Amino acid sequence: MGIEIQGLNKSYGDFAALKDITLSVPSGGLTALLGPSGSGKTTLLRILGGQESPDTGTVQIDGQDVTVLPAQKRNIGFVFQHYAAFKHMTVAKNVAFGLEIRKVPKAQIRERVEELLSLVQLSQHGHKMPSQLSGGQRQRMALARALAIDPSVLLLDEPFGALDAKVRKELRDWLRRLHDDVHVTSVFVTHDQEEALEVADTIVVVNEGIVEQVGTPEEIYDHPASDFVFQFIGETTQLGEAMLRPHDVRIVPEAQISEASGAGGAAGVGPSGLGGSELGWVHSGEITRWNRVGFEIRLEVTLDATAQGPVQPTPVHVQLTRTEARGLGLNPGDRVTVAPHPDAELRPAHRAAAREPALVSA
Ligand SMILES: Nc1ncnc2c1ncn2[C@@H]1O[C@H](COP(=O)(O)OP(=O)(O)OP(=O)(O)O)[C@@H](O)[C@H]1O
Repeated sequence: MGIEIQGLNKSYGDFAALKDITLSVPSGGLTALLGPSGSGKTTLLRILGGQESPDTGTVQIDGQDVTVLPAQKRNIGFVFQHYAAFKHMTVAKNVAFGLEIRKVPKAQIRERVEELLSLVQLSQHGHKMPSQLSGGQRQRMALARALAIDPSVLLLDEPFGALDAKVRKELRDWLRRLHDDVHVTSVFVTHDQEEALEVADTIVVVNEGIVEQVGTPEEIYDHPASDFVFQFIGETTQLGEAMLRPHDVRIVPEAQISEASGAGGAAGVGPSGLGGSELGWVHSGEITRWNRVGFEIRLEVTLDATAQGPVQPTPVHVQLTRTEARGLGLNPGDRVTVAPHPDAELRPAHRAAAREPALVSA
């Protein structure tokens, strides 16, 4: 049944942190609350956890109205960015804590702790003190402790926020795999788009206290419901009057176009074959930056000035794989022609800050 949130409002003084939030969190899924700093993610998570109460609205967990139920009665596991471990207790004791205060029989506790330590790959570390663990291991211990009580919901607030990029990435993959095994309804807060896109089954994009969009990572990335979501999730660039994704810019060396035109304008190569659109029509320019990032090439193309002045003040960002760049025979400094891919999702650049969906077909 998951979590059902209805008409939630929360203000601090006259500042509205959450504005009429209605949301279903699917049972057994891994749901990301994603949004910029100050958008209300933590406030929403704290209301789910019972650390904060809403001004109006209700929260149901698995069909039970928990709006006024105290945190300790909600059967929720928590993992925070800075996990407050009991420093004087071993890792195993930390994991056992929730079970001991619930007076679970000792033999059962021992068995469950072993099972959990194995689940989070810390079986060899149960006897250690938390200070002897790495940051990543400590967050895994936190997760084992949160899962010990068999929670109906697991809430994670930027659980990997304090770790370095490599450990973060490892823990992300690990959380995804763990969740595939455990299937507890989980909600995690992040401001990291990549983290949400990689890990979550469902992403809830929050902005200025409202829900902008709920969807799978693919839906959110490929079909953003608002200009905010379009710009917040993934990179964008401007081409003429259009905003689009850098990998949706098609690029062809000018030399190839003139050759092709000389030979009678081979289909798909000439400017018309580039598939321009009303908004982002074909432009000429020069590759002024060339960066390799992993298997990708990220380019900047500075568009030619016209008699009326510069076409646009900022360079166009283009993203392609190394294989594509090689196939096109592109090199730094080349003169090129750029246009939107025919399937690209384009949005008018001047409306970038507007909230209403503004889909324009290419
Ligand atoms: N106890 C409080 N008193 C006053 N204002 C608060 C309080 N808690 C949160 N706020 C305000 O509510 C807004 C939302 O805060 P919240 O912590 O939910 O944002 P967030 O999206 O989690 O941001 P971050 O990613 O920076 O943690 C912020 O503007 C914050 O300053």
